[in-house]
Amino acid sequence: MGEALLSRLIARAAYQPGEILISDPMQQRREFLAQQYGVGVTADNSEVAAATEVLLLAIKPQVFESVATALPSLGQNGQVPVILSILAGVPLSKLERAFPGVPIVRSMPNTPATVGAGITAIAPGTQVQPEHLDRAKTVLQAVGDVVQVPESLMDAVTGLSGSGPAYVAIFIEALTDGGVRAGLPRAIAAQLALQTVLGTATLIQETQLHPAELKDRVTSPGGTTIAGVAQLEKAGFRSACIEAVQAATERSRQLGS
Ligand SMILES: NC(=O)C1=CN([C@@H]2O[C@H](COP(=O)(O)OP(=O)(O)OC[C@H]3O[C@@H](n4cnc5c(N)ncnc54)[C@H](OP(=O)(O)O)[C@@H]3O)[C@@H](O)[C@H]2O)C=CC1
Ligand SMILES: O=C(O)[C@@H]1CCC=N1
Repeated sequence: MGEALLSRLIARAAYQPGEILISDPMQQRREFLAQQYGVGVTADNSEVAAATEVLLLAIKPQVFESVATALPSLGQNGQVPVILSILAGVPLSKLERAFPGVPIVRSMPNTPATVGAGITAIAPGTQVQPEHLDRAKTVLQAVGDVVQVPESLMDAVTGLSGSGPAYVAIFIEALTDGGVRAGLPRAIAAQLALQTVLGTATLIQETQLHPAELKDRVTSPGGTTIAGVAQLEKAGFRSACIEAVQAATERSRQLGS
């Protein structure tokens, strides 16, 4: 996810490569990132503590405690950066305990950020002033839309839009398989499935139609669509989507505790 943000930030010239320093423990990754994006790289997390504007935390929640404990205090050069955390589940209270007095914005982006079509929810911590929030938004708006939510909703955001690209990808893959089963060549089925999802999303976005209204417009009485819809309902598609978001939300809560 860190690379998804990085690639778009550079493509949009939100930051120059020379203004970005990335810490990663794997030499191969460091070499790749330096070569691909022209950014500075280091194996020493304490070097990023010298950040002046934004310190993006893009590690896994499971290693947060060990990484945070090993970091020296921030802002030794007199300028305290905003910490922008994308960690699933890790609450502001835990982040603020690890970095006392530092402005922290908890956020949940998603992978469409890579192509500028992301959506990120943010929740500011107790030390965050409007200019800190602006700095965090500058980063996140370069990769898509930004919405602000109360922190209590961040796990639900994680279950929906954070994890959602995986659900949608599975749906596209499954539609493709359906087409293949119905006799279509795979390449044509994949093109039809992808454009159906993309086109439907664009249609809903541009017309502001309620999804149920759009479904009704496609569904001719006694026709093909209602036969397909009936099968989706029988298989519990709607319920599976609801349960998927719920399970991911629960897992986000667990990761932060
Ligand atoms: N994937 C997604 O769609 C989304 C992920 N997130 C959040 O983003 C974060 C990263 O997830 P994701 O990108 O999927 O996972 P990855 O495993 O791909 O990324 C984790 C990164 O952290 C690096 N890393 C591991 N240990 C350390 C360390 N001690 N110090 C510095 N860097 C370290 C890894 O380096 P290396 O690989 O070289 O070991 C890797 O680059 C998580 O907190 C997740 O909750 C949020 C929104 C969406
Ligand atoms: O699967 C995960 O834990 C991360 C958080 C949201 C999307 N991917």
